Amino acid sequence: MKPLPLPKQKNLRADCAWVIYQILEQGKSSRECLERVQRRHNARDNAWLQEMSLGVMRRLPLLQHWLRTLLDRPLKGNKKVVEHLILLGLYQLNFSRVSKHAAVGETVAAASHLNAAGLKGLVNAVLRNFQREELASKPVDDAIINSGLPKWLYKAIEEAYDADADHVRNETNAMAPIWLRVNTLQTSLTAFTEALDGAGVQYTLSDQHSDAIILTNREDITALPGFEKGHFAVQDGAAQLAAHYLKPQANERILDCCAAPGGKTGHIVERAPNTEYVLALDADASRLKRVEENMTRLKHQVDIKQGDAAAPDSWWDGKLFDRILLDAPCSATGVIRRHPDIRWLRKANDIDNLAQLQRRILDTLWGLLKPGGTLLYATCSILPKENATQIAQFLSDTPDAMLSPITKTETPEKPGRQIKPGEQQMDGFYYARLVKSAE
Ligand SMILES: C[S@@+](CC[C@H](N)C(=O)[O-])C[C@H]1O[C@@H](n2cnc3c(N)ncnc32)[C@H](O)[C@@H]1O
Repeated sequence: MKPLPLPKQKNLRADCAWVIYQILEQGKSSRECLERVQRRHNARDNAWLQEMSLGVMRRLPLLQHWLRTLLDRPLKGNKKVVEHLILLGLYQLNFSRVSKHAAVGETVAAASHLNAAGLKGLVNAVLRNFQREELASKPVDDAIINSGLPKWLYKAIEEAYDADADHVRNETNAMAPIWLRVNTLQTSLTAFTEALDGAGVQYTLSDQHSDAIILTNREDITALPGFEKGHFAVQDGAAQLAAHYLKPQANERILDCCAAPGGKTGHIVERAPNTEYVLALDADASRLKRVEENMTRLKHQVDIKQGDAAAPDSWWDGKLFDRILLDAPCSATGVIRRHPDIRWLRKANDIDNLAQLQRRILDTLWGLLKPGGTLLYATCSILPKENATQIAQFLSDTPDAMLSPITKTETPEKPGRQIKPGEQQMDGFYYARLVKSAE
C-alpha cells in the first residue's frame, strides 16, 4: 500500500485515521505514528488519539466484520484510508463515550481532511446504517473475530495453553496497569509512597515485589513526585523480576544485552551498586539514546555501546562476564495488552525467524560467559518456540550449560518460568536461568 502523507491541517479524526492506516497498511508502530500527530494537538486530544487508535487495534476483527457487512466493495488506492476512518467511526459509536451525534458528524467531516470529500456521503451512509440495522446488538458467532486477535495468534495460543487458552486470550486483550519501580539508590519505598500520598495519587503495593507500586489510575508520569529526581522508573512487574533472577553481585562484570530503553539496566544497578562494570548493549542507536536519558535521570553510571549481540568483535573488550542478561528480541506477544498494535504488526512466520535470531545470540553470548557464570534468558513472549522449547533445545545442544531453576517445577526438558499476561497483574514474560559449568 502506498505511503500516505499526514493530513495538511490538524483534525482529530483524520489524524487518527492516518495513524490507523500507518499501522495496518504500512506496518509502522503506534508509538512512532502517534508521536508524529501528537506534536500538533493538545494533551487532552492526544489522550483521545491514543485511546481511539489503540482501541481500534483491540477490536479490529469485529470492526472489520461490520465494515464488510456495510460496505459493498472495498475502497482502493488513496481512498483506502476512508475505510480506516469508518473503522474509527464504528469504534466511537460502539465502544466509546463520544456522543453518537459527534461520532457520525465529526467523522464524516474528517473525510475532507483526507482528500476524500467526495466520500463523505458514503461514510455517513455506512455509519447511519450501522445504527439503523443495530448491528452492534447482533451477536457474531465467530470466536476469532470476538477474540480481537489475528487467526495465527489465536491458534498459537490454543496450541500452547490448551484449556487455559481462552483465559490467556482474554488477558491479552485486557488493559494493563501501570507499574513503577522505586529507585532505592535515590529514595525508599516508604519515602516514595509518602510523597504519593501527599500528592493524592492512589496505588497498591505488590506482595511479590519489594520495590514495586501499581498505580490505580492512569497518571501523567512526569508529573508524579520525584520524577525529575529519578526516584522511580516505569516498569512492569514481570520485567522487574529480571534483576532479582539475575542476582548481580558486587565486583562482578555484567552484560545487559538488548538493553534499550534500559529498564532492566537501571534495576541491575539498583540491586548491585558496587559491580565492577555494567555494559548496556543494543543494536538500535535511537533506542540507546533513551538508555542514556534514563540512566542520567536515575543517576546511574553504566557503559553504553551500540552493536549486534551476535557479532561481538565490534563491541567486546575480550574480558569474560560473570553474569549476562539476554532480554532477547522477540514477538512481544506477552505485552500485547500494553501495545495492542503488535498483534497486527507481527506475522505468523516472524516467530521462526525470531527463534533463529534468539538462538544465534544465545550461542554467541555463551562464549562470553565465565566458567561458573550465570546467563538469564528473558523474553516478553508467551509462545513456547521462543521460550521453553528454545531453552530446552539449547540445554540439550550445549554440554557446559545447566539449568538453574527459578521455580520448583522446572526440568531441563521444561525449563524456565512462563508468566501469563495478567498473572498477578504482570505482563506475559519468560525467564530461564542458565549456569556455565565451572571447569
Ligand atoms: C525487549 S527489547 C529490550 C528491553 C530492555 N531490555 C529493557 O528492559 O528496557 C529488545 C531489544 O533488542 C534489541 N536488539 C534486537 N536485535 C539485536 C541484536 N542483534 N543485537 C543487539 N540488540 C538487539 C532491540 O533494539 C531492542 O531494544
